[in-house]
Amino acid sequence: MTEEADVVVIGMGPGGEDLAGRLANVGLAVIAVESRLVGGECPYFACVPTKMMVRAADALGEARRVPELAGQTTVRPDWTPVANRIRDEATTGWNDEIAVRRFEDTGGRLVRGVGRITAPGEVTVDGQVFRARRAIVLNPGTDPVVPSIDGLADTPYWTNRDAVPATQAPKSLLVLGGGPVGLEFAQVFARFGTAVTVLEMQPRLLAVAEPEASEVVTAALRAEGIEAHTGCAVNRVKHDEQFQAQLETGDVLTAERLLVATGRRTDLRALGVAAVGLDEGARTIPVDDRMRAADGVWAIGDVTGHGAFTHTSMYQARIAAADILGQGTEVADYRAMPSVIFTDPEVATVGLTESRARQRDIQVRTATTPLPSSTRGWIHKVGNEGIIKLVADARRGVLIGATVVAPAGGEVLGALAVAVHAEVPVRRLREMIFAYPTFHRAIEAALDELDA
Ligand SMILES: Cc1cc2nc3c(=O)[nH]c(=O)nc-3n(C[C@H](O)[C@H](O)[C@H](O)COP(=O)(O)OP(=O)(O)OC[C@H]3O[C@@H](n4cnc5c(N)ncnc54)[C@H](O)[C@@H]3O)c2cc1C
Ligand SMILES: NC(=O)c1ccc[n+]([C@@H]2O[C@H](COP(=O)([O-])OP(=O)(O)OC[C@H]3O[C@@H](n4cnc5c(N)ncnc54)[C@H](O)[C@@H]3O)[C@@H](O)[C@H]2O)c1
Repeated sequence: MTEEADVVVIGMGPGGEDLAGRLANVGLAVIAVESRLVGGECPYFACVPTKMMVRAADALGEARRVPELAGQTTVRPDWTPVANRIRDEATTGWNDEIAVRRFEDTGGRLVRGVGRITAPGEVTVDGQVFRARRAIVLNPGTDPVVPSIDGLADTPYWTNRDAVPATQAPKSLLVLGGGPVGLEFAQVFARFGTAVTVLEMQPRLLAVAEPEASEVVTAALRAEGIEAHTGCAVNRVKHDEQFQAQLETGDVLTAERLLVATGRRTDLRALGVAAVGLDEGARTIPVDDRMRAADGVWAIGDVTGHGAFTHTSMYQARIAAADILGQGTEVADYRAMPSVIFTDPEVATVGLTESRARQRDIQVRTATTPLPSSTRGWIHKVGNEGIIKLVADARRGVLIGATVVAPAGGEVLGALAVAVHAEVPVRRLREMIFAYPTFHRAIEAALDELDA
């Protein structure tokens, strides 16, 4: 029997959940299809539990800084409170009952299973056909990429979905991939006593960040005892009692666990996008500035390729929901897309990096100021590593990008995100009063540098 609704949502990630609830709340008949957990990757295997890990690891990191500032401490890390907090507070035992109830209370209907577009306006879940009168919305998210390294597939490697539920910190860990996922986990486990080695194939860690940011973070991680190999290819992986990773150089590294953190992938073929004329071999679904992907089809979240962040997914959900309701006045504008990598120091970015700006033939001016020599950085002392880098469009006299590497760098970024978003003229920023002695006051030094 075919069932009809106004809107069928495939995938209840942060954006899908938000959009489905918004539309059901205003009286549309909404069917949401979810194959795993309502809420998606973020609350169960990504942002939320990993930031609980980071919070705990940062407490250990700060405690270890006490001898340089305030006397003596003895730090004996214990993973149990972290594992318990993730199980009980973050994920309620990887159970989505609360999220399901929240959605059903809006009047929406949840269907468990894998959804596939089988014709325009038609979604099939385990043989049951649903017709969407107004919209199909795709929010399928991504899965971890597992590189085709000889032997790897036959080993009990971890991805983020295994590392988050870990009940103890491993004795040793090889991390494949030096991007945000790899580095956040690397530092967390290292601070809990795990001997961590990061293997990154690009010439530097955080290869898409500003090189100055990579440099500071790499030095900070190495200073904590994390081994980082860059420009490094793994040829073969074996597992008996331990993991063994053979590098191109012939060296063999061993560890109790191996975490694959080499990026994310989509499977558009499985989603059946060809049925609505979309390229099923593509890596992302192209959308216009109202998230329209095809006639009667909207896509939101990681799958659109506009930044794999929860805030992207939720931003796009708001715009798509308004468009579906015919009330869309807002169009997507990604110029001031922020992101924060929660290492210590945090790496916070908004807008364009210098190299991205140059690729666009913008007349670029940049300025970089070191944080340790700012008043607050000097007072902070141990743990004060960082920089602020500004990227300006010299012709227009506005900032188009910024990177903050600092303790609480994500919070410092707020001011610069406003500047990029609202295109505040640089000369107007120069007239601001920056509170003394804050980390964000270093923005003033960077602006001075930009003027010089
Ligand atoms: C370890 C880690 C840490 C991260 N930390 C942060 C962070 O601190 N801040 C941040 O902003 N971002 C972070 N991210 C990224 C963030 O998790 C994602 O950007 C976010 O989850 C948004 O994804 P999404 O909305 O595209 O969908 P997802 O959250 O991936 O959810 C998609 C849902 O769709 C379901 N689904 C897929 N296909 C189908 C189908 N055919 N039928 C039915 N259901 C389907 C899936 O089961 C899933 O539940 C992190 C990612 C990782 C891996
Ligand atoms: N705090 C945050 O906002 C946050 C945190 C984690 C993840 N995320 C999001 O999740 C997405 C995925 O993150 P990620 O770190 O998995 O992916 P990524 O693509 O950002 O980084 C993966 C890294 O692995 C390297 N790599 C790939 N294959 C390799 C191999 N065979 N050997 C060694 N290195 C290899 C790549 O060169 C790259 O540097 C990111 O795009 C990010 O937006 C966000």
